[in-house]
Amino acid sequence: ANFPPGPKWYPIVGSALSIMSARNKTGMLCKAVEHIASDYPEHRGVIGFKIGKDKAVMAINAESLKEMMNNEDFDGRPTGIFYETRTWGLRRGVLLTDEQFWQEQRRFIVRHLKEFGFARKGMTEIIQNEAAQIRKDFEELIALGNGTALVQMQGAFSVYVLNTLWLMMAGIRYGKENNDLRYLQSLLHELFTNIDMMGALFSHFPYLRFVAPRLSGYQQFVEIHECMHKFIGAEVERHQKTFNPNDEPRDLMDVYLHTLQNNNAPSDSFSREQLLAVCLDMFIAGSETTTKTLDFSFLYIVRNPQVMRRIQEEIDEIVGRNRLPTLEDRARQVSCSYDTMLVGMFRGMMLDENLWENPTQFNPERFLKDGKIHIPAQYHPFGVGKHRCMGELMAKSNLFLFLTTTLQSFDLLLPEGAPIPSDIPVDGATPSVRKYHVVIRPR
Ligand code: HEM
Repeated sequence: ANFPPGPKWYPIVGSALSIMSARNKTGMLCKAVEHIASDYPEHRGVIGFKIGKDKAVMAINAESLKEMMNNEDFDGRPTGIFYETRTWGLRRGVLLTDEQFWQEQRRFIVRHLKEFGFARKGMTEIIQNEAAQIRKDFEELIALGNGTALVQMQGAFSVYVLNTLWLMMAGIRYGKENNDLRYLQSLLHELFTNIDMMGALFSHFPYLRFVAPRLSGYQQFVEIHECMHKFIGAEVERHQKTFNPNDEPRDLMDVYLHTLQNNNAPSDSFSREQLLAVCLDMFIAGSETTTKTLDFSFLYIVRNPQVMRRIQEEIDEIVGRNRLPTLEDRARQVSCSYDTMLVGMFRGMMLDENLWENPTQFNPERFLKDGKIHIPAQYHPFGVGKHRCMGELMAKSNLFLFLTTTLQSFDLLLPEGAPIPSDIPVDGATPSVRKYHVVIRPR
């Protein structure tokens, strides 16, 4: 009763075929949903589907999305093999847990990450150093290329972005040539292209994991998670071996291990596997998101060179060229445990034609009013409510410093004769830019 309007359900597949066909037509799940919703003008911001065994209700405009994120009834997170296969068949981590378990873990992580600078001054310094490293690495490439460097931009900042979080999580800074990390990030990228916000083929049709483990995405899902467990597990082990309980903890891993060793964990939600799952979640949440946002920022800038010039003029005016940008410069610049899954479609908020003028046009000036930054009330890319993003401040600091530090010193140009790179994203749980090259040269 009262299930929102949406495409017809057929036995076994539910409405999967309508979604698949709209997705093939539009290229992206969120565009497919938008397309389907236009057939149901009575939808009032929510539409419903059934894919295999999963019922899903999707909030598709700013009003319904905000209501969904603010309503504590919806603070639960889904159950099922997709969510638990990631963590040894158990419900672990912080991204996909709920109730008291999630509250305790979220509180612990935020509180102790702050001891290492998270959302504080220490984090700013870490990000500034990493931005300086980006400049140094580009300069080295330019010197090698006799004045310019050809750089593949998709994912170009992923290691630097991860470093800013991993220094606080695990006390580690990876070099850009670290092959293990590059491999892991490419696996993660592949995974995020093959799943979406509603899950994967094997989660909607669980028996497919036995009859078609590869086709249903199950085998790849398990293999990629095994690689990630191995990579992160090795770091936890190294911490365990080198941690001296009489010394100050070096990072969040130390604090967590210390809590476990001393048997003074606040509750039984703390365990070694939970530490691993938290690291896995932070690794995913902290790198995929910011990296892809930076990727799109640079893509739009390369496609709109006049915007690059405007940004550079502003950097010259406010920062000059004799020092690197700092965050202070920014101020001067302009579960559901029930069976239906509830999915928020941010596209409906971020690209709603009723709320934004020409929503798909790249126009950074839409965030200015009378020469000052003006954030419209409907703009919530980090969510709202209790699950709102933990890393908003970190992500924004990364985006600002990586972008300004790069554009302060370099021009990014399309190689001669190269077509303008497409801004049609590769779909996935988080959409990404397609691979393209730019020539980077000093200004
Ligand atoms: C541009 C970058 C980012 C964007 C757009 C973004 C967006 C979001 C959004 C919309 C949510 C809420 C999801 C929900 O309601 O369930 C979220 C949750 C979360 N984010 Fe981010 N995020 C970004 C960067 C980061 C970073 C850098 C970190 C790491 C520190 C991070 C850690 C998390 C965590 C742990 C959660 C889950 C919170 C919870 O369920 O309690 N995010 N993010």
